[in-house]
Amino acid sequence: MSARNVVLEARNMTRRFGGLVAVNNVSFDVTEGEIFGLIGPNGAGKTTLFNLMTGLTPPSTGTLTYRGQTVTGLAPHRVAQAGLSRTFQNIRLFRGLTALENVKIAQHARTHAGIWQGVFGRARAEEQQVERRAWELLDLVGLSDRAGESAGNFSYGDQRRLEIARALATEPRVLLLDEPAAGMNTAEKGTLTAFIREVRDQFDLTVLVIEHHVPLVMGLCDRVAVLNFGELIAIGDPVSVQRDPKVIEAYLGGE
Ligand SMILES: Nc1ncnc2c1ncn2[C@@H]1O[C@H](COP(=O)(O)OP(=O)(O)OP(=O)(O)O)[C@@H](O)[C@H]1O
Repeated sequence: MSARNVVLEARNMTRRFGGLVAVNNVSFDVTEGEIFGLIGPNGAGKTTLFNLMTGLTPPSTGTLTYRGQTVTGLAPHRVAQAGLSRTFQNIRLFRGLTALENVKIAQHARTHAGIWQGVFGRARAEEQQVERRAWELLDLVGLSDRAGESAGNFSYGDQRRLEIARALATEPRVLLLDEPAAGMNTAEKGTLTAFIREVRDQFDLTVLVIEHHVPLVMGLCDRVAVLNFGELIAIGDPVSVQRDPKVIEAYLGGE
């Protein structure tokens, strides 16, 4: 892996909320093509760190660069255009729209079809391309036979898959998944590792994943970083991280 390029460099990232330091001076690198896990007890700062990385929350101090370009300070849609796309712990689909519509809307950021084109009609060729691509993405996540159903009717597992299809619609280079297994049943969790790897391989992605389900993280990730009270207390391969006394203490002491 050492021969591969570093694509993300987080440097001294800190976020304070009043007196609380939710993310405290966190630095790490992510290498092209790896699946990088982020774990830690409840309230450790994982989602805040994702929010800092994707422009939802500005850092108090620190920077994130993607292939040498500073992305901290950019608005979320600019971060997405730079190549970083994410899913959310609390699913953010348009529940009243169909699966197909949800994916098509997500592609707008990429096709530059703004509101006026939406009103007056996009170029037909572009519309066909958007439609075709949406079907391909639904097919990839195993939902093409339910393309016309409202997203709100889907199980948690299917909604999470649809969210991934939406995130892929912006043609990211880096995919950030916030608790993809949350709400999934055992069978859905069982297929998630293979699914995420397949998506990584097919789209040539780098993947960051926040996950509470430790066996899933350990089986999925090339490297794992552990946050506790906002601080990065360990980083490395899953086996050594799991054996790290600081990590054991954080989990046993915290939950
Ligand atoms: N907007 C905010 N305002 C104030 N405090 C916040 C805000 N967002 C997060 N926090 C606090 O920052 C800390 C880290 O929260 P965060 O949600 O990042 O943790 P987490 O590791 O993702 O937790 P979980 O595993 O429970 O989702 C918590 O104490 C939380 O209450």
